Amino acid sequence: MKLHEALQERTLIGDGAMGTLLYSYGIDLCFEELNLSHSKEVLNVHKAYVHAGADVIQTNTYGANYVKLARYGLEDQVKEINTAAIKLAKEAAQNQSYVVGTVGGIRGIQKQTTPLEEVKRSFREQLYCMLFEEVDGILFETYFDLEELLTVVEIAKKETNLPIIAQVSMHEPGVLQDGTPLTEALELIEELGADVVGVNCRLGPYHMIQALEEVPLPKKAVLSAYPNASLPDYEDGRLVYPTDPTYFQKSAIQLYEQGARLIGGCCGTTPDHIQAIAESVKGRAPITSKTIPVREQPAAIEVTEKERKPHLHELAHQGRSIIVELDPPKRLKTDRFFQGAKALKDAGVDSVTLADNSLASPRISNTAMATLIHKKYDINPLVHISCRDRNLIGLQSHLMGLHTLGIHEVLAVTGDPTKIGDFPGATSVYDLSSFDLIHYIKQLNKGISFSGKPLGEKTSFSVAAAFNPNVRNLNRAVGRLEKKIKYGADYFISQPVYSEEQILEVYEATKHIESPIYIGVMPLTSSRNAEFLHNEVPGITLSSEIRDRMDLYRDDPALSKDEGIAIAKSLIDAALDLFNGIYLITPFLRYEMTVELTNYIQEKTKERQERKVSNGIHII
Ligand SMILES: Cc1cc2nc3c(=O)[nH]c(=O)nc-3n(C[C@H](O)[C@H](O)[C@H](O)COP(=O)(O)OP(=O)(O)OC[C@H]3O[C@@H](n4cnc5c(N)ncnc54)[C@H](O)[C@@H]3O)c2cc1C
Ligand code: MET
Ligand SMILES: [Zn+2]
Repeated sequence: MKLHEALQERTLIGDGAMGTLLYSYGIDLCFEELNLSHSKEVLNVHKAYVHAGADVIQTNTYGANYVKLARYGLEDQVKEINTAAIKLAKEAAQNQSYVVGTVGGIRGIQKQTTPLEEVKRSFREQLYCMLFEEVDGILFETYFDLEELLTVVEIAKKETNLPIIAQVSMHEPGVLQDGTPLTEALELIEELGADVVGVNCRLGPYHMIQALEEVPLPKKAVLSAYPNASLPDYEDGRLVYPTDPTYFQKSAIQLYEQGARLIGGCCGTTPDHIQAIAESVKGRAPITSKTIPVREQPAAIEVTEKERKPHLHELAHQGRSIIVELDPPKRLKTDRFFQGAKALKDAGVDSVTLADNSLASPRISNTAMATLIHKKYDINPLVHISCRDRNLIGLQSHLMGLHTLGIHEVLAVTGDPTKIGDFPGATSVYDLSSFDLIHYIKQLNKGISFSGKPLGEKTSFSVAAAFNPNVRNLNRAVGRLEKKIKYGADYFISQPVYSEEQILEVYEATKHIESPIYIGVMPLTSSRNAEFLHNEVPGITLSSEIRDRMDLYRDDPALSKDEGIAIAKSLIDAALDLFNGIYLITPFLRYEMTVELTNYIQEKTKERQERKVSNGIHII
C-alpha cells in the first residue's frame, strides 16, 4: 500500500529525533555527514525506530542542503550525503516502514541571510537527489518562516506526485513568527496541495496540543504532529530533554483526539517515546469530526495612536526638516551634552539623533540620554539602534522599552563591527542585519512581537535606515536603499558628504526614490580633522580645494572652525534645493557649530520661501 492510501486509512506513527540520539552517542559533528562517515550509527537509529513501531521514518537529511553543509565546508557533497542517507533509511525500513526524505527549514528569524532564491536553489538540489533515490514522500520540517515553507511546497508539487508532508514550527503556541495564526498557515499550505500539514519541534506536547485545539480538521489533508519531548534543560553545557515516555504516550492520545493522524516526535524523543505512542495510537481509525472550543477572544490590539509629535519622515515629506546628531559622551561628564541638546532645541531642530556606540566604542547609553533630553527639554529624540550589541531578546526588549518611554523615532543599522572599536575582541552579535531589524520593528508596529506573539498594543515607530553614499559604486548603495524600503524603511539618513558635486550625484541617483533622504553634513573642525577623514575613514574623499582651505588655518583653531562652517554652508547651499531633510552631525560635542548651521538653514529656507511667494505674486 502506498503512503497516500495508508494515510487515508489509519493513524500512522512517525519516528523520533535523529540528532538527539546521535548526540547522545557522543558524536557532535555535522549530523548529515555521519551518513557517510558513521553510517552504522545512523542505520542503528533508524532500526531502533522501526523496531519501536514507526510506520514512517525520515532520512537523516534535515540539514543536507548546500546552504547548511557549507558551514562545514561540505557544500559539494549534497548528492553523496542525501543518497547515502536514503539508502540507510531504506535498509533499516526493509519495506516495513515508509521512508520520507526530510528537508529542514533554513531560515530562522533572519530572512535576509537566506534570500528566497537561495532557498529555492538549495531545495531543488536536495529534492532531485531524493526523487532519484525514490523515497515514499517528502517531509518538510521545522519551518519557522511561512514564506519559505510555501515556496518549497509549491516547487515540490510541481516536481512530484509523491505525498508532501509540510510542518511549521512555532515559538509561541498558536501563531507563527510573523503573527499568522496556525490555522490560517495550515490552510495556506493545504491550498498549495500538501497532503499532510502539521507542526513539529520547539514546543513540547502540552503547548502543541494547546495549539492544535484551535485547528479544525483540514478539508482534504491529513494533520500531523511531532512535538519535542519536553522543554529543554541545560545541563553541563548540553541541552537535555527530561521526559518520561509514559507522559508522551498520554500526550499522543490527546494529539490523536485533536485529529493528528501522523504522530511522531522531534527533539529529545527516543525509540522509547515512539514505542510508547505506537502502543496507544498506532493504527487507530482517524477521527472524523472535531469541535473547536469557543474561547473568549484575546483583547483587541489597541489601534488608537497615542498623541505624538509628527514623525520625521512626515516632516521631511512636507518640507524642510533639520535633525542634528549629538552623540552621548564617552566620559561621564555630561554638562556639555545637555547644554548642546538645549541649544539645539532652542534653535528649533526637529530632532536630536543619538548614535548607538558608533565606531563600536562605548558611550553613555543613548536611551538614557534620549530619555533625559526628551523629559528635560521636550526634544523628540531619534535613537540609533545597532544590531551589533544586542541579540534578538535584547533588541525586542530595547524597542519595547523605547515605546514605553515615548520614543518613536529610531534608526536601524547593522552597526560598525567590534573589530574597529575599543574592544576588538568583543562579540559582534548580529542576530539581525539592518534589513531584518527594519522588518521586525514594523512587525511591532502591527502589535506583533518578533516571535509572533500579540503585544496587545501597536508601537508607532518611524524607522530610518542608513545610506552610505561614500562608496565606489553609488548605484549599489542605492540598490540597498530600495531593498531597505521593501523591508519597511520610512526614510534615510546619509553619511556626511563633502562636495557639492557629490550632493548633485546623490540627488541624481536617488531622485526616483519617494522616501525622504536626510542628507548628511558634518562641519570640519581643523585641518587635522580634514586630513584624518580624507586619509583614514574608508569611503570619505575631500577635494584638494577643501583640504587646502582647511590647511590655510591649521595653526588657528578659531579660524579653522570658521572655515569649517563656511565649507559646510556651501554644502548646505548645494543641498537645500535638492533635499528637504538636512542631517547635521555635531563634531566632538561642538554644538555651537551645528546650532550656527541650523540657524543658517532656517534663514536660507525662509529666504527661499519668501522668494517663491514674491515670484508667485509677480506672476499673478
Ligand atoms: C546616519 C548613520 C548613522 C549611523 N549610526 C551608527 C550607530 O549609531 N552605531 C553604529 O555602530 N554604526 C552607525 N552607523 C554606521 C553603519 O552601521 C555603517 O556605516 C554600515 O556599514 C552602513 O549602515 P548599515 O549598518 O545600515 O549597513 P547595511 O546597509 O545593513 O550593511 C551591512 C553591511 O554591508 C556593507 N555595505 C553597506 N553598504 C554597502 C555597499 N554599498 N556595497 C557593499 N557593501 C556595503 C557594510 O559594510 C556592512 O558590512 C551609522 C551610519 C549612518 C549612515
Ligand atoms: N528531525 C531532525 C532530528 O531529529 C531535526 C529536528 S528539528 C531541529 O534530528
Ligand atoms: Zn526538533
